[in-house]
Order: sequence, then structure tokens, then C-alpha cells
Amino acid sequence: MNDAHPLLRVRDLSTKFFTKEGTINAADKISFDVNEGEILSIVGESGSGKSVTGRSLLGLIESPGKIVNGEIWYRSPSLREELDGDMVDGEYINLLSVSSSIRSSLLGKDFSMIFQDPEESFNQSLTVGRQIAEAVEVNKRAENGETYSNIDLLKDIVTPGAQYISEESYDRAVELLKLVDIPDYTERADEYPHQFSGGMLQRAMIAQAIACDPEFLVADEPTTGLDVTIQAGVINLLKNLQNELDLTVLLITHNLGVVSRLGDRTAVMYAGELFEVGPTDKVLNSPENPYTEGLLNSLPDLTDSNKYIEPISGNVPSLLDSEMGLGCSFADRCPAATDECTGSPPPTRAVNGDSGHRVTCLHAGDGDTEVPISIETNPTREEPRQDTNSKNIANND
Ligand SMILES: Nc1ncnc2c1ncn2[C@@H]1O[C@H](COP(=O)(O)OP(=O)(O)OP(=O)(O)O)[C@@H](O)[C@H]1O
Ligand code: NI
Repeated sequence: MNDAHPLLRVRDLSTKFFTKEGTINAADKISFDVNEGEILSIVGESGSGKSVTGRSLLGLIESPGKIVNGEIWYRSPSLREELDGDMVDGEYINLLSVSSSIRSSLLGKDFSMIFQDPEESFNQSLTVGRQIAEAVEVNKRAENGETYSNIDLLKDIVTPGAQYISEESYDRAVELLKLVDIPDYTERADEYPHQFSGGMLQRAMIAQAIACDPEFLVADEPTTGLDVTIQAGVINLLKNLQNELDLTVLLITHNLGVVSRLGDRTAVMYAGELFEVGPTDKVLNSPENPYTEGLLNSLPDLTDSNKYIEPISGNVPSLLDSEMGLGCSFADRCPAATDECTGSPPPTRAVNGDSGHRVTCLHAGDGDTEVPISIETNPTREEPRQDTNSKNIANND
């Protein structure tokens, strides 16, 4: 943990949706780091705020949603040159205080996303190769210093008949299809999305996502909906690409099997909150939060067919402002809950000192000492690239 360099430092991030029914707390005071070159998995039941968290990092929250609080520090030595004041801390810039043009320029250049549903990424009326070539082209233009408004191309340019794609970009698109193991990639590049199988389209989407040579990739349920055997292939592909391209990945998934194979570290979300985070083997093998334990127990045991799945009883609570209690949001489903759990928000504590494992639960973690995450690694109080995270945890032992 001590040599971990965060690429992103997320602090007290809150994203709400302002709907007719009321205000929904989709992500509530979330704090975590994404270290350079790692795969950080986010797991949790449906509706726990995983996608909202991932999209918040990329600047992809749309109305009626809004990031209402927090800081997202992104290590960008080049951009920090152009900025000053409270937008900058060492090599980091705060994505929530820079201009929206800088923010959106990162998407399709430094940041990219793989969606669960390839339909979200592909236009049915253009060939796959052509669409990947567009992504290549957009990035090339951005690198050549063309104005940020060109990034709007990413969304708007997908119009049949547009003439701006160079042969070079198309060739690169074919190369990318090869890189993601599409058979007969040259011919396939000339086909339309509906001619691809689900697994192939998922690979093509990965090719599209890495076309801009991103630093940070959010993969939201990249294997959901695929056959188990095809899932395995996509997972291996992601792992290989991450290694080869030196990607930092935030992987959002329901599938703890995927997490155990891919994730360097794992974060567990429940009802918009981060309940536990740490090295994957620690979180999966010795979970501290009763919710994480429940989640693990609800998995089918592949080694023992007589062992039943035990789903966590009860339902995910409402995320509406008006219906949320003061205390722990899991208390009414939690086997370890006591009266104190409902009175005030659960504390976040370190687990086993310096392991980088943290848990949010009144009855878990090391002793009585609370680790206030938002202060522990407040970037304005520390030198960049210094791992105060583990240092402070050690201080609190
Ligand atoms: N566009 C939206 N408008 C209103 N509410 C939304 C919107 N998007 C998300 N939410 C709310 O935010 C909560 C968190 O959603 P999110 O998509 O992040 O969950 P998730 O953990 O990714 O779930 P899943 O595993 O089903 O994808 C949802 O329960 C929903 O109430
Ligand atoms: Ni989701």
C-alpha cells in the first residue's frame, strides 16, 4: 500500500437526483482512491449507486442529477500547469472546480467508459470500424490542440455521411479490432453492429473505449448479459489490456467471481454509501462489514451443491432524502445491528492497522478510533504522491 500512487482521489463525493418524487441520495459522501495502474472493483446490490459513482468521476451525470458536494482530484501534471488556486494541489487538479470545458475535454482523451449495453455505444447505421475510427479521430484532433468543442464530436459526430475520418484513423480502428481479438478483423470492421454477436460487440466496444488511449477507464458491468464462457473471455481481455496499456480501471459489477479474478482492490457500496474498501483478498476472505459478509454468503457455493444460497433478507432502503434515517442504512437488515446503529451514522475505521482495509460500521474495524477519511487524506494538507492514507491509519493504531 505504501507505494500506491492515486490517479484519482475522491473525497466526500455526493451526487443527488432531484426528481418529482423527491431528492435521491444516489452517492452519499463517498471517499476513496483509485491507484495508478490498478483495477478497483465496486460491488453492491442493484441501485446501490455504483454506476452513479463511476459516472460522477467521468463527468457523465445528467439532469436531474447533480454532484452536490465533494472533491475529485485527478493527477494531471500537464493540466496543472494551466491552472492555479484551489483547483490545484501538487500534481492534482480538482475536477469539480475546473471549468466545464476542461472537464469535458478529459472525456474521450484521458477518460473513457465501457457500458453494459453496447447499444449505448454504437450507432446501428454505421459500420463498427467507422465508429471506432471516429473515436480515434476525435482523440487525434484533441491531441493536435484543436479546440475543446471538437470533443462534442464524440456525441454529435455520429451522423452518416460525415467526411472527416482519415484513412490512418480507419487503419488504427482495424488494428484496435485486432487488439481485442476480433476474428477476421479487416472484414469485420466493415460490418454493422447488428452483424456482431453479443460477445464480439462487447469487444468492439472495448476497442472503441481504448481508441483514445485513455489513462482511466470505467467499465460498468462489462460482462453482464453475456454467456458465462464469453464472459470469461471478455474478462481475460480486460485484464490483458489493462496490463499492456497500463490502464487504471474502475470496474463496476454485481459479479463477485469477476471481482476475485480481476480486482486489485474492492469497494463495497450499499444504499449510496461506501461500506468497505481494501485489497480484494482481504475484503473477500475476511470481510468486516456484515453487509459484505451477507453479499458473499448470497453467492452460490460452487464447491458444494448442497449449500443453499442465503440471500440477505429485506430490501434495499429508499434513497429519498425524506425517507432516510440518521443511522446506518443497513441496520434493519443487519444480523449484528444494535440500538446504537440507528442513532447516528456509522464510523469508518481501519482494519488491522496498515493494510489499507477500511470499514464503515459501528461494530467493525480496529478499536474505538475512527478514521475520518475526508480529513485523513485531505489533499490540501499533504504533499502529493505521499500515502497519508496508510500513515494516518498507522497513527491511529
Ligand atoms: N437518471 C436518474 N434519475 C433519477 N434517479 C436516478 C437516475 N440514475 C440513477 N438514479 C438513482 O440512483 C440510484 C443509484 O443508481 P445506480 O445506477 O448508480 O445503481 P447501481 O448500483 O449502478 O445499480 P445496478 O447494479 O442496477 O446498475 C438508483 O437507485 C436511482 O434511484
Ligand atoms: Ni449500475
